[in-house]
Amino acid sequence: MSEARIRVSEIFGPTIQGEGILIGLPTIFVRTGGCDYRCSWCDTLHAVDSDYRDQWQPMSVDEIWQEVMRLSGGKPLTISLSGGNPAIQLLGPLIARGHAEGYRFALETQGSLAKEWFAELDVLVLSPKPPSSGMATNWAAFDDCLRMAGERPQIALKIVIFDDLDYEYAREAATRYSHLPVYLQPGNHTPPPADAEDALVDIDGIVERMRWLVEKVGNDRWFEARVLPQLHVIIWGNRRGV
Ligand SMILES: C[S@@+](CC[C@H](N)C(=O)[O-])C[C@H]1O[C@@H](n2cnc3c(N)ncnc32)[C@H](O)[C@@H]1O
Ligand SMILES: Nc1nc2[nH]cc(C(=O)O)c2c(=O)[nH]1
Ligand code: SF4
Ligand SMILES: [Mg+2]
Repeated sequence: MSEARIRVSEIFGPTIQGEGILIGLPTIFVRTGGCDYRCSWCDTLHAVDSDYRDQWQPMSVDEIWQEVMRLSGGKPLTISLSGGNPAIQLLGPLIARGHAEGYRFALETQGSLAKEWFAELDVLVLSPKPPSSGMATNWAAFDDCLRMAGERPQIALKIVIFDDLDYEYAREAATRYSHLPVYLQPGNHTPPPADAEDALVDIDGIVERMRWLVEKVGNDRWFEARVLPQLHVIIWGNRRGV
């Protein structure tokens, strides 16, 4: 039987993790192609829009691993599996391969699809989508993700905020999952179009939203929340592959 292949949009790094619980940590990204969502403000459309599917390469675990080894020089580090929705793919064998060589795996997903291999992860970042995305959250599917993950992975919520409604959504999610750390991320209202390698970004606008968010969290005495911008966007703007 031929080995299952993984649809890969891009593999890049080492860079630093720019978001959430692992922010600042040297990381290699394996970005898969395809998503069951289509958020209005998605900043990674080249891995979502099916018009770009001919750029998503079906790769074997061996091929992906060869590239990870080349980029990391064979020294173990954290690999972030992102997308698109990486939960669409069969990533268990890739995780097993990396673990055997001392690498760690984090997964970024919106929590719409639960997979058994979540239990093998080191870090699971669940990023449910607020109203401004135009997507509706299936909380039963989200609960399945937590169930599948079990005890091994560290789990965190990361919620993008554009406006008051998004903020209220985040408050409710944090109440529902009060045992999980929550990271609030100001939305980038100037995400790149799918065909742009490096589109202009309105950093001042993002920083303004960041200030608004910090103030709101303080006023509400929401002292468990962590508020973080997308560090890679501040450093490199909308550039791809960083
Ligand atoms: C591109 S997504 C890929 C993984 C998965 N589909 C998800 O949404 O969690 C990675 C992270 O980027 C966030 N993101 C996407 N577009 C954004 C934007 N315009 N501003 C801020 N964060 C954004 C998502 O919410 C998610 O937390
Ligand atoms: N540096 C960096 N950090 C990130 N954190 C989440 C990312 C993603 O697109 O999933 C991302 C990304 O694309 N680059
Ligand atoms: S779920 Fe993630 S990858 Fe999919 S459209 Fe939304 S932000 Fe983009
Ligand atoms: Mg990104």
